[in-house]
Amino acid sequence: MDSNHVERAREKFLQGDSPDATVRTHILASWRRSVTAGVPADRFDIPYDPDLDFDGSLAACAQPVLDRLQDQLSGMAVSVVLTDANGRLLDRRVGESHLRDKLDQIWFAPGFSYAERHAGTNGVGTTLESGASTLVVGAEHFTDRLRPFACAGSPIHHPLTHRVEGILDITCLAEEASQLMRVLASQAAQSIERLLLERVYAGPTALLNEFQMTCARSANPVLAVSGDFIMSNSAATRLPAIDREHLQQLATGLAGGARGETRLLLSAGESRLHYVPVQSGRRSFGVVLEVSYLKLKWTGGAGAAAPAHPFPGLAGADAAWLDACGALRRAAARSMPALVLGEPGAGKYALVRAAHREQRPHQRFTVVDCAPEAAAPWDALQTALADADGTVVLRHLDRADRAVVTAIRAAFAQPAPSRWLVGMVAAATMEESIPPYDLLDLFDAAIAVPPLRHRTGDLPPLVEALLRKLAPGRRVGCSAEAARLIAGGHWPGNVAELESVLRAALKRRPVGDIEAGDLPLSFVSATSRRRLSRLEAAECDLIVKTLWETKGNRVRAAAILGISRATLYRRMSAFGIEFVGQRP
Ligand SMILES: Nc1ncnc2c1ncn2[C@@H]1O[C@H](COP(=O)(O)OP(=O)(O)OP(=O)(O)O)[C@@H](O)[C@H]1O
Repeated sequence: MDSNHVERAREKFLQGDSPDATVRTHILASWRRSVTAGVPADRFDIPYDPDLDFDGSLAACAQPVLDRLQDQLSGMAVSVVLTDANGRLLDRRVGESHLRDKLDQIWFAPGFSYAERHAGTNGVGTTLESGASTLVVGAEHFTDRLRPFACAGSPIHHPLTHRVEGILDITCLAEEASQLMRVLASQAAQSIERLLLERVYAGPTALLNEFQMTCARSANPVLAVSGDFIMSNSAATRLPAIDREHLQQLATGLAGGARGETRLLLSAGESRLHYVPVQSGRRSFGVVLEVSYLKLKWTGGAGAAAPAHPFPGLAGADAAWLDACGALRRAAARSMPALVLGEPGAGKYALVRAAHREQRPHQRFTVVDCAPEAAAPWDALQTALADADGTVVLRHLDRADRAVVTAIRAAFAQPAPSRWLVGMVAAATMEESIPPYDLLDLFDAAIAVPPLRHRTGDLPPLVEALLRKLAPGRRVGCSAEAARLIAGGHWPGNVAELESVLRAALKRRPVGDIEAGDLPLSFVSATSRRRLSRLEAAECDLIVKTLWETKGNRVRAAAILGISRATLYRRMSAFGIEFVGQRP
């Protein structure tokens, strides 16, 4: 269209006259938006941000395309510009210095924003607003300062979400404008979209390649983990849920580092973990894990296990809990020496006792409490040895002192194939600092009992079972509000803590429905259920444990943790910990 017509139409529009039919509809719509946004036509004032992501994924993908265009346009009065999704310039290439000076004068340079609400109608901002390629020539620009130019913008879409990621813009002087600019801009935008797509698939492809290579040379369990995404070979699908969760958490800490090997204890025994972090460009994308077993071996093989079912009298149907039930049942039936691991109060003893009752009802059940304060571990040890086919439970093995460890080693030096030896460790993982580490060769299987906070779905049946046990024959239950508070608890003391909370509540309300006010609130109400990183989870657990030990005294807890009270409050609020301890 004749530029003089547009010039006159723009003058009329700026004086408030009715829209002129000679102006292209989308340009007129943009002028109106510019007026509504309060953009002055006679002044030019756009924001500058020096802290943009100039090296982000869009800029990185666009770089080869911009380099190529720069070569092709060398010596020509044309510039190519990349902006982010807010119209802020990330990169600018200019073919010739005269144009570069002119563009500098209108701040068409990295860091400045050409969003329509700042710069009025222009190839960048108007393309962002309309979502379609746009050519803006001379007087079609809303502000006076941009009238000497012509610019064609084309949106760059994310290949999967289809959201606009940025704009590719070609600019020259108005008298040299051509429709070809639009074609060129849109071809360049498509090339960038293709590179974005390659980048999106680069991570998964690299992870898949590493996974397939590992599976090809190994029959061991192999997992590829990237955030919440997991790929497993068939051996890994047979790992108990608790092991898979443990490995997934470990993977978070291993991604981004160097490849390597470490030892860890899984349900089937002490294991070696071989890990290969996978990169995508400069970003870490995930990690491939391969598990091989070392010292302890689950002779039945996890895959050979019958579907797990709970023990009579014990509540819970969570997969990890049922895995533990199944593993203990098999160990009891075959008199396989087993090490049972789990946080204090998680239900280790209850499980072992139930497995013995079900599988070995006619054998003697002897408990040797290895804690230093225990009355007479020596007597119990003698009793245990009297029977060659009894069940011997070494409780609190993690707290055994050197003398007890030596006595245990001597006592069980002679194999007794019909005896069922069970060691219990009140910890979620086996650390080398724990005394029974030296006794690991006594056991053939390790069984993990999951903490209560990892199986919150089991809370309702557990509450019901515990209420039945604590108030036999009485009609007792929980109100909806009390149940909600219980469901939100962190339960650092696990089932034992739940039991003591219900016991306290029953003192206040011996029959009927327990109300929220009856609960001693010796639990944590976690409002935030977001997934914590491994480090955060460890920090959260430490805070909860310390508060639990100090009965909710935050001054003492802060002192023990070596942090200020303000920091403790801040961390509690970040983790959604509302309360731990005894309410008055
Ligand atoms: N699934 C369950 N159903 C019903 N009651 C349970 C269940 N699990 C645990 N309990 C009860 O919770 C309490 C604590 O369990 P238990 O003593 O077995 O824990 P633990 O892991 O052996 O603790 P610690 O390591 O401190 O010795 C016991 O009274 C037990 O009967």
